[in-house]
Amino acid sequence: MTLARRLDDFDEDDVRVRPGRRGTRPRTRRRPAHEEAVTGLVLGVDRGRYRCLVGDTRVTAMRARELGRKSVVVGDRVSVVGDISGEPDALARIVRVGPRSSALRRTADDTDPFERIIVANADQLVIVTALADPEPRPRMIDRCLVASYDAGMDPLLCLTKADLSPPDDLVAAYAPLGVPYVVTSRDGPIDELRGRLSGRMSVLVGHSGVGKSTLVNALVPEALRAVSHVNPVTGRGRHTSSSAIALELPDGGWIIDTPGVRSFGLAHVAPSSLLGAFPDLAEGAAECPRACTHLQADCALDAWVAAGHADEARLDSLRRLLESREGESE
Ligand SMILES: Nc1nc2c(ncn2[C@@H]2O[C@H](COP(=O)(O)OP(=O)(O)OP(=O)(O)O)[C@@H](O)[C@H]2O)c(=O)[nH]1
Ligand SMILES: [Zn+2]
Repeated sequence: MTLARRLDDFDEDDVRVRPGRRGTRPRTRRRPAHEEAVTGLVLGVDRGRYRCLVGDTRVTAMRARELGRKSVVVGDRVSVVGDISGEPDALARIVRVGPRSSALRRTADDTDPFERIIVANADQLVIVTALADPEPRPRMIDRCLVASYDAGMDPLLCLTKADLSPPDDLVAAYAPLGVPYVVTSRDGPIDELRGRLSGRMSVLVGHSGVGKSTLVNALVPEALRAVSHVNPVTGRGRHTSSSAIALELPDGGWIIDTPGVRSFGLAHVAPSSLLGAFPDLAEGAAECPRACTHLQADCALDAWVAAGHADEARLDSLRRLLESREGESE
């Protein structure tokens, strides 16, 4: 466990306040109403400090003790009290976390055995894949698709480096899933991508070298400094931070860059939740044995497809995604 990780995990809640002498306090503390609280959007998290956008002001906040063990992540809508001046030393407090419309989990790893939510409330997952250099990794794409369906986010394939290799094969492979895609190339236009991102909150994921930073720089010109020098959210160099960061798009909307996030936690994803992304198959699954994995021999979906109710390629895709949940992440 690295020091950075430990500092990350250390927050207000770890400071246990000793209870007063018996009888001096009511057993149940009354939660303050915080009527003066204002709403903020969490843009970045760094060592127990939360960068929040409150109105037009960027405010640094810490967790209030009353949050208990509830996590606060990038994309969360939070209630903030205290010093929201945005002055360099000002520190506000997050007293409430709003309900989440979506939650993206990263995978458990050696340093942390728990799958943790890394981004909340995003509505689109942009899977950045190079068409060459590095070669596309279909398994990685499949896992990202599962993560997006499970998180309640729309997937978007962003195929980069089309100047090196044509997109046709990859596009054909994902056609049965109906996943929307955009194609980019060196110094080519990114208007289509811009259009897809406009007004939405999108998370960008991709392996090292696929051109994610290049895209982020093109989309958010101010981020250029962020990548090569200092991160505007954390104030530190990019390499020292592996947490997600929200960047505002000039035309409205947000992109959330996830440096260091290589894969997603999929162990909790039930077949039924994935089936939700396949409405044409979901009805046929009513005939399946109880707790069907849809990978087993007596799965009713084969008959459903044989009867012409759905396309075989769709069932193949569903099964490929179900299988991609298994095993190690890449
Ligand atoms: N030919 C070609 N090269 C590209 C394209 N986009 C990015 N590159 C190059 O690919 C390399 C990697 O790009 P980055 O933007 O740093 O990739 P990244 O995904 O952010 O990688 P990390 O920073 O390691 O996470 C750089 O040399 C880019 O110049 C493209 O569309 N075509
Ligand atoms: Zn089944």
